[in-house]
Amino acid sequence: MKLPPLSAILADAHVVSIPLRVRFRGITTREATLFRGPAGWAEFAPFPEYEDAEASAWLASAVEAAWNGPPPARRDVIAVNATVPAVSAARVPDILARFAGARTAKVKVAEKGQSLAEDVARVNAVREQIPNVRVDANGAWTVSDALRALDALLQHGPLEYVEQPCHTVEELAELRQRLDGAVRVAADESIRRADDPFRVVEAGGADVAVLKVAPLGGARRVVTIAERLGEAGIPVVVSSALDTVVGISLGAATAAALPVLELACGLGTTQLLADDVGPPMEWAEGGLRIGSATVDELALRRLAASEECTKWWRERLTRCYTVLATQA
Ligand SMILES: O=C(O)CCC(=O)C1=CC=C[C@@H](O)[C@@H]1C(=O)O
Ligand SMILES: [Mg+2]
Repeated sequence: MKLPPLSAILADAHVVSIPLRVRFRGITTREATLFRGPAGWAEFAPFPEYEDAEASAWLASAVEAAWNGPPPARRDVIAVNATVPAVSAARVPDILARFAGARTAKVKVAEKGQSLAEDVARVNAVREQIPNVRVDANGAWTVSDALRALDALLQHGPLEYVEQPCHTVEELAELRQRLDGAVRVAADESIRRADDPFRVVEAGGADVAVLKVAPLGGARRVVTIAERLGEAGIPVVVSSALDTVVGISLGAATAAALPVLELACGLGTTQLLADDVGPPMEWAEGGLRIGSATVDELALRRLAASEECTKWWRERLTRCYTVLATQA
């Protein structure tokens, strides 16, 4: 799409800093820039450590959403998984209470400083309430670690899939071969952080694809990627990047636009935030009803980031804009 002027993006940009209820992927607050275009609100929130080249895809996604809106919907409710951070087994009921009616749970495993026994205990505590469990190791295991951990986890029940068990595409392909169908392998980072989102599937490293809208450059690109993966027999899961309600509504709209959607999506993460920029999306018995997010001016003020943080995000957005303008 044609880029709007930078001044139009920055004119109504608000930087927020939202506390998390529980530590997740090593962070305890989520920072995001919200801005508004003719089609509504959008969110620019690449994780702080990402370089501008990678972060610019998140800006492309936000600009497309704010200026063009979401692609046409084919369904109005999206099944969503509960997301369980790497908490102790004792805290699991507390986390699951926020996902009433969810029929699938995704459990973080392989957290630095924790043991396999803790992973097994957490996954088993989840299984007591939600039998359909997937796990996400965020690439932390070697192939042999993964084989050992999955063997232990599978002793107590099945897994829907294991997400990004190892870091590289080559490791994922080797693991998948050695697992020989014992459990499906899903790719997340190997898609969203790769130059070529299809490489992991072509290399035999994935049975399932996790697609995140902002890192992949926007809703329309995700629909196109999902269509091609579907032709190759790979089901997709649309997942959040720990978004505010604005990013989640775009994720849900994207999932709603896919020709086929068989698996629950990872779009329940506003439950992990202690506050949000607007009212939550309607939770319909284990799923989200699609709809555009409204942003509350009072919340923008309540959650406003410090002056220094705001300056950092506006400069980052400006640099990412330059990356996109150079590509155009
Ligand atoms: O998939 C879900 O259930 C929620 C989203 C989620 O887990 C993630 C969101 C953002 C960053 C990631 O570390 C994490 C993931 O790896 O999938
Ligand atoms: Mg993941």
